[in-house]
Parts: sequence; C-alpha cells; structure tokens
Amino acid sequence: MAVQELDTLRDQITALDGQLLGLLAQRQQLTNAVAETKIKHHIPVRDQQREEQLLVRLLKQGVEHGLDPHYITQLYHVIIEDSVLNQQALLAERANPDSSAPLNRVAFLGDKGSYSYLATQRYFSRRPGELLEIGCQSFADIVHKVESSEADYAVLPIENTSSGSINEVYDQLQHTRLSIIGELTHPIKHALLVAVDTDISSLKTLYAHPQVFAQCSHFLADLGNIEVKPCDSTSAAMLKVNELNSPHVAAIGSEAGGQLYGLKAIKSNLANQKENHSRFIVVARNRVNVPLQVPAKTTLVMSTVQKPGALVEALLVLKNNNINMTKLESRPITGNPWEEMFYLDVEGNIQDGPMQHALEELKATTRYFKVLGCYPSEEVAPTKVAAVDALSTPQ
Ligand SMILES: O=C(O)C(=O)C[C@]1(C(=O)O)C=C[C@@H](O)C=C1
Repeated sequence: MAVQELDTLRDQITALDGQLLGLLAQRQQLTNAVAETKIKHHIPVRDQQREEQLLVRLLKQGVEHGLDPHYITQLYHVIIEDSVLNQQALLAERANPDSSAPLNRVAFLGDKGSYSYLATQRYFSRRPGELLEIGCQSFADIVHKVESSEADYAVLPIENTSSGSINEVYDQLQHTRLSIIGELTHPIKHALLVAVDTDISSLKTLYAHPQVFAQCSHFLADLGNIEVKPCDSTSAAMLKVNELNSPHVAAIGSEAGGQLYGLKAIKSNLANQKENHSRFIVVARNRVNVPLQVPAKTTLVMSTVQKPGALVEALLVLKNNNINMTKLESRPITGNPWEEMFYLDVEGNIQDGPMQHALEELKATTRYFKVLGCYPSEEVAPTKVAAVDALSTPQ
C-alpha cells in the first residue's frame, strides 16, 4: 500500500539527487576547462595544495551543516579522482592525436561480465570513440589479436592484491612487441552467484577462474566438501551456472557481471582480503606520448649478467638517479634454466632527462634491457588533511 507521506519525501529526494547530478556535470565542465588551460600553460594536472584548501573549506562547511567529516572526505576523494583521471585522459588524447579513432577494438579475457570486461568498460569510458569488445579465451589469444591488428588494444590483468602477480601475463610480455600504454586498478568484489533460489548448504559444485579460487581460499576452506571446477574466465563460470540452472551449483564472480547472466548473489565479500583490487595494463601496437604534466609510470624488462650482486648493481642505478621503483617481479627465462627476467615498474616519464640518463646507465649494466611502455599513472593517491582527525574527534 502506498504511503502518501513516504511518496512525497521520496519525490523530494529524487529531485535533489537530480540536482546533485546536474551540479556534478557542471563541475566536470569546469575541470575540463581547467585541463585546457593547463595544456596551454604547461601546468601539472595535480595540485594537492589546491585540493587541501578545498577540502579544509568543505569540511568546515560540512560540519556547520551537520555532515560527517569522513563522509565528506570520502565523497570528495571520489570526485577528485574522477576529475584528475578525466583531465589526464584529455591531456593524453591531445598528446596523441593520431591514436584517436571512432572505434576502439579491445581484446580482453572472457566474455561480458568478466572482471576484465568491467575494467575495459571503465578504462574506455573516459576515452573518445566507440568500444567494440572482443572476448578471448586465453592471454595468448588476447595478445595475438592486437599483434595481428584484429584488435587495437588489449586489457590484461597483471596483479591482484590477494593472489599477487599474474605470471602468465608477465610471460606474454616477454615475447611481444606490443607496448603498455595505460593502466587501471579495478575493485574485485567476489560474490557467490546462483541461478535458482538455494542456500550454501545445498551446493555441490563451484565454478570459477583459478585466480578467483586463490583469492577466496579462506572462504573455500570453510566450505568443506564442495567440488571446485576451474573455468577459463569468470564469465565462463557464470555462463555454466546459468546453463545448468540447478540449486546445487554456483559461480564466483562479480554481482554486476552475474546480473548479465540472470544470477543472484547469495553471499558477498568472499575474498581473503577486504581490499581486493586488480591492476590491469592496456597494451597496443604503438607507444604513446605521455605529457610531462601528468604522473607517468614506466615498465622495464631486463636480465642481468650472471655474477654476484648484478641485480643490486642495476637497482642502485635507480637509487642514484632518484627514481622510485613501485614493483619488481622475476620470471624464469624460457629455455635458460635458473636464469631470470626482471620486470620493474618505476615512477617517471621516459621523455624526462633524469629518467633517460638512468635508462642509459641501466642498459650498460644489464645483459638484456627493454622498455615495455611509459604510460599515465592512474593511481590517484587521496590528499590527506590533518584537520579531518581533529574535526571528527568526539568532544
Ligand atoms: O583546480 C585545479 O587545478 C584542478 O585541476 C581541479 C581539481 C578539482 O577537481 O577540484 C582537480 C585536480 C587538482 O589536483 C586540483 C583540483
């Protein structure tokens, strides 16, 4: 039965939410205009001093309105992250006029609903041009699609906060001529998805990608006697459960992806770590120019000579040139037992003087050395304001 009072209140909320969206769109137009000005005057995109001033003012105003400072801080971080990433995408587009096309053909693992699919959608939503998704069954197939020009880009998961590096992808990078042109971090929220009404105790078989099983090992250990069946992708697992349409089977995947297959979540937050994120890389046939106004990352691959301390020597080159390394990964070299290929992510732009100097030195120190790509860093660290703690401390 409709309650008149509730309807009236909800109408007012709906109207306000509409206004909030309108205001956010206006804010976006202004920050896009800011990006144009920054392009013209060579000003860096990020200005954390300005962010801090804004946040301090908002917190003061928010407290006067009776709003929780943590709520304001979180909201503002999302708004700023979006603003920075949109501006970076705009600058990158201007710096690479030849790579803009009306259609972006993108290869990724799985089908509609896979985490790679969701990451692909998110990455390209900030870029001009329509998106044509090309679902693939293996990482080798994805890379081949771009190498053979059947696709323009590939989106590949490279590491996860719970299960670590994705070795197969690193191994693909060893043998390809493609370049890394972008990255993004996407939250991975695993849920238990079923096709028909059921409960956990009725389940006999669970379908998921092996990486997903690794990320949810604590949940699986508590489940007891359920058969786990690996699938090529999360979307393949969801499709299987949709087809079987049985109260005894479930898939692990995202709730958003499951909805595309008519599946319902009967339990969420299955990952061992609460903060479960995957980092994806975007690769293409050609390198991109990264404007010096945006924070850049460079991924390198190298092998050192076989002598004690060779890796330390190479890493000292980075230290001596004041270059920050954010990741170091090693993988065996195919055909050369006990020899390792090292993958490094470092902060910096290959067009920058100190970086070029460091790369030259590294080349001289190592046996094999290659830049896999230089791309805009999509990690927007939130600006912290000391006043937040003071404001939220109970009196
Ligand atoms: O004011 C700027 O310089 C902007 O780029 C806008 C903005 C914002 O969205 O408010 C975004 C990024 C900067 O770090 C600071 C503020």
